[in-house]
Amino acid sequence: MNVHSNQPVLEIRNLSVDYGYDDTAIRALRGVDLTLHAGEVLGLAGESGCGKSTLAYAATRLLPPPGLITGGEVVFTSTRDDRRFDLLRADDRLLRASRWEDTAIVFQGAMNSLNPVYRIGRQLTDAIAAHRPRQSAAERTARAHELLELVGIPGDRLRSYPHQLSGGMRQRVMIAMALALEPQIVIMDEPTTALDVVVQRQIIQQLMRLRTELGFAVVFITHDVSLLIELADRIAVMYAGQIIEDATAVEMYRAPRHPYTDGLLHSFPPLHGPRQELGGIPGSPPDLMALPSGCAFAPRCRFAFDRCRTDQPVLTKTALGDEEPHRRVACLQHDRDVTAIPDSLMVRHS
Ligand SMILES: Nc1ncnc2c1ncn2[C@@H]1O[C@H](COP(=O)(O)OP(=O)(O)OP(=O)(O)O)[C@@H](O)[C@H]1O
Repeated sequence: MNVHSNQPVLEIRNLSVDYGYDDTAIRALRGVDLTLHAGEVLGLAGESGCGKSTLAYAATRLLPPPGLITGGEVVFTSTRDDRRFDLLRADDRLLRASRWEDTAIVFQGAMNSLNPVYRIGRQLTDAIAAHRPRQSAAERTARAHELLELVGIPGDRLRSYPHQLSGGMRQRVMIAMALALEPQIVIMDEPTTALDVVVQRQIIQQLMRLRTELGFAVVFITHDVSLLIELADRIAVMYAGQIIEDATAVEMYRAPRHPYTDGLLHSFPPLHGPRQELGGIPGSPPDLMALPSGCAFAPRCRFAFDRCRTDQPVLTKTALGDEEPHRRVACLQHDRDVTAIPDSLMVRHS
């Protein structure tokens, strides 16, 4: 890990998304700021419904109706040439050219999106042909063969139909397809949740090997923070449509700063070490149509004090500032101007 540079490849700024209009709109994303660096593995975590998929779809302009991007920008900066543009303002031609070439997504349940009536080889070569029209059929087949082997499937499986492959193999085919054009960013939305744990682990390990070999950046979306602690360089935690903590995986593991992150970490069994009772987080996420004033997590937070119920915390450096320069957190407990530090979580976890 930590093979990434400091060069931003995707800068999401103040991104907001509603589902629906007017007073009935669901505020699914509220001013999200997030930067993905070249070659980095960025984990996106949070309970169901906090906006992880919405963020991935909005940032790639694949958000289906009634989703509506109401503000923000998503700037892609190529690490291979001098292209730099805002995806939200790109025209169709630019978007089509950029999709798969610059950014590829493996969706939730992607393995079921293979066409059952075509052989795997045809589906891979068709995907390549759409972007590499000048390549010969033989070159495309050779590339499809190479891609299958890259994800651990024997090349002669090009002749198989999807139903002749296991779920794990079909998901590997989808990963091969995502890598076909050597994108700079691969977004994985719960890529392996439908598979059994052993297969999940094999696929993820392989993906991480490929990432080291090929150097693409990964956004990995999952409920499972323990998994992210293992494989991500950095983790962003979402709650009610906002990023509430953004830190390196090591920092997050050693000392989660936001009480929600702390709860999430204790909602999953540790992968190693002795068994322990899971704490979890009491209550459930707020209704996105009727968000509480102040911090959206306050009603569930055992550390909440009066100002948490009136003031919205801003995602910013913690009071420890320079000691953890890569961390940002949205919690008044960590705001030097608001709280006396000695009583805060900071001390509890440091
Ligand atoms: N098509 C839609 N119409 C209305 N609301 C939607 C739609 N899709 C998502 N939402 C709402 O937007 C919010 C964010 O959903 P999203 O799927 O992005 O969350 P998520 O964190 O990815 O959840 P999961 O882990 O379950 O996939 C949720 O409250 C959800 O109910």
